[in-house]
Order: sequence, then structure tokens, then C-alpha cells
Amino acid sequence: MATEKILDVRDVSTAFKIDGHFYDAVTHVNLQIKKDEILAIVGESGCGKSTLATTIMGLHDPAETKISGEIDFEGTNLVGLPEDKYNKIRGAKIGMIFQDPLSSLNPLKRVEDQIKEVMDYHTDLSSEKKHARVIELLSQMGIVNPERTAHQFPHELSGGMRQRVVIAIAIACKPDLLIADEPTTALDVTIQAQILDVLLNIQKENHAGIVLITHDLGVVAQTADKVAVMYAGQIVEYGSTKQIFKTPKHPYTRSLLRSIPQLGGESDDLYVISGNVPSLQKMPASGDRFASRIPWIPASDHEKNPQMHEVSSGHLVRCTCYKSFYFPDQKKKKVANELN
Ligand SMILES: Nc1ncnc2c1ncn2[C@@H]1O[C@H](COP(=O)(O)OP(=O)(O)OP(=O)(O)O)[C@@H](O)[C@H]1O
Repeated sequence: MATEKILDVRDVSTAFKIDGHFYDAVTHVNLQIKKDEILAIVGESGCGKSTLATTIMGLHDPAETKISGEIDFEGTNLVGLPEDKYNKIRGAKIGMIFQDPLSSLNPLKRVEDQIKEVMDYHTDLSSEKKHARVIELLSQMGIVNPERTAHQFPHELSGGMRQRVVIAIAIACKPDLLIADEPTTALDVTIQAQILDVLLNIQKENHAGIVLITHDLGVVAQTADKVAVMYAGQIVEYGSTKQIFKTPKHPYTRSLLRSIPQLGGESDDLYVISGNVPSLQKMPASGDRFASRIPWIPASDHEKNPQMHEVSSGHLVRCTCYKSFYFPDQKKKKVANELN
């Protein structure tokens, strides 16, 4: 069913143990994904995107990580799920594509054996059927000579081919949910476009929900249905791709959009967001976490305990500071206009 919800992340926080103390890398995140939907998670490096993905995949050491909240995947809460049960879901019902295809592949095994491995674990298909599926998957990935590629080792393939193999492994068992963490970042621009096409085709054919993690807003504009903008472990804005690109509200979203020339509509000048994402130990305990990077906005414009506000149907923004936000050069222009 096109509107079936497959993932419901409710109030999820993930904290890492550093020097004996736990610090949040992901703080009270809520998001949902339906079948046939692509949700993009965007934000600078260090905002917690990968941590959220690996939390959903259950890839954290429980001794070093504290996870709270609920991750409802097709009716099963993944938080605290025993490893044997997780193993049945990972690879079969949830597939993951990592950024660097070379480190995701075993250099000593032929492509065919690596794709078969996941089927060996999750299916009881015969060897012939598995071979047929390998060839089908490699063809679906746009590989022109799948029999040849199936017999090659990773080092014999280009970066784009390797990423196609990684995607083939991730979708071999037709997962309902695919998590792609920066799937095109390590590739050059023309190959990036081909890999995005592959992902879009998979979504059409398999009707999977896709969580696409990226810092590339161009990729988001081309592919996503919905966007979650993450800053310092929190989602600061959430909405349809159209809402986020046409009527961005949160100062962070507006700053990200203005820092890419072709999509930011507020000025011709390229904008640089000053400062850095705070480290986990230096995360502000209260207030808008982005406030220190827009110091010209008075503290009184920020909420003390910023909440998500629905500004239009399905469009949520953290903190009311967006109401009075402006970029410094916009203020100068405004004053100049008033003086003339
Ligand atoms: N295992 C860990 N132990 C301690 N801190 C961690 C661990 N993994 C990530 N972090 C910290 O958590 C924060 C979020 O990191 P994360 O990798 O999730 O961000 P990201 O938005 O995915 O960044 P990138 O785009 O660079 O992958 C960062 O401050 C990072 O240093």
C-alpha cells in the first residue's frame, strides 16, 4: 500500500560514553517514513546523521552507547531488540548503503559470493536461484555485463561499479527500508548522478522507503519527498522537499540553502556559516543550539527550550526565532533603503 508507514522513530536519543560520561549525539528525534517515500536527512558533518542511521540499524555497542525512545519498524520496537532478532531484520528487511564502497566490500571475495552471502543468511534459495538473482540484481544496477562483474574482485571495479555492488547487496533480499548514508559522496559528479538514478529505480521497482543521508542539497532537491534538517543532534526543520526549498524557516536551513549558489534564493552572494557544530561535550544544555552561529540575533528572539512548531501542514520548525531571523547583509540593505 502506497501510504503504509514502515518506520516510526519516536523521541529517540543516542548518547556515547566519553571519559566515563554519556553525551547525546542524537537528541529526541522524531520522524516517520512510508513505503515509496524518500526522506532526506541533511546537515553539516557532525550533526548526528550517521549516528541516527546506525541507531536504527542497531550497530552500537550497548556498553558504550545509551539509546532511548522507540524505533517502530513494521510493528517491532528496535530499541533494545536482542541481537539474534536484529540479525533477522538487518540485511533482510532493512538494507544499508555506506559512504565508502571499498570499505563495505570484502577485498578477498568475488562480487557474486558477496551478494550471495546475504541470501545465504536470510533465504533458503537454491544455488541456481541465488546465481540468477545475482545476475538480475547486477542488471538492475545498470551493469552491462553482469556475468563478468559477478566473477570480479572489488579492486578490479571502478568506484561507481563498487557502489552499485554495495547497493545490490543492500537490496538483495528486497528490504522494505533502505538507509543510504552519503551513497554518492565518494564518487565523482557524473557517477553520482548514475547512482542516484539507480536508487530512484530501486524505489520504483521495490516500493521501499529510503532514508537518504547527505550534505548535498542538490541531491536532496532531485530525489527526496521529505526532508529532515539536523543540527547538533536535533531535527530543526522537517517538511516536504517543496516546503523546505521554497519556504525554509529555521535560520540553519536558510543558511544551508544560502551556502549553495544555485538554490539559495535570498542573495547572489555565497554565504559561509561561521563557527562549527559543537562537539558532544560542548553542546549547550538549553536554548537554540544554532544561536551561537547567528550572534546578531538577540537572545530574546530564541526560545529557552526550543520546540517544534507546525508552521503549515506537515512543516515543522524548531524555535520561534525564525520569525525575526535575517542575514546581516539583509539588515544593511534594509537600513540603506530606509535612508535613501
Ligand atoms: N562512537 C562514537 N563515540 C563518541 N562520539 C561519537 C561516536 N560516533 C560519533 N560521535 C560524535 O557524534 C557526533 C555526530 O557524529 P555523526 O557521525 O553522527 O555526524 P554526521 O552528521 O553523520 O557527520 P558526517 O557527515 O561527518 O558523517 C559528532 O560529534 C561525532 O564526533
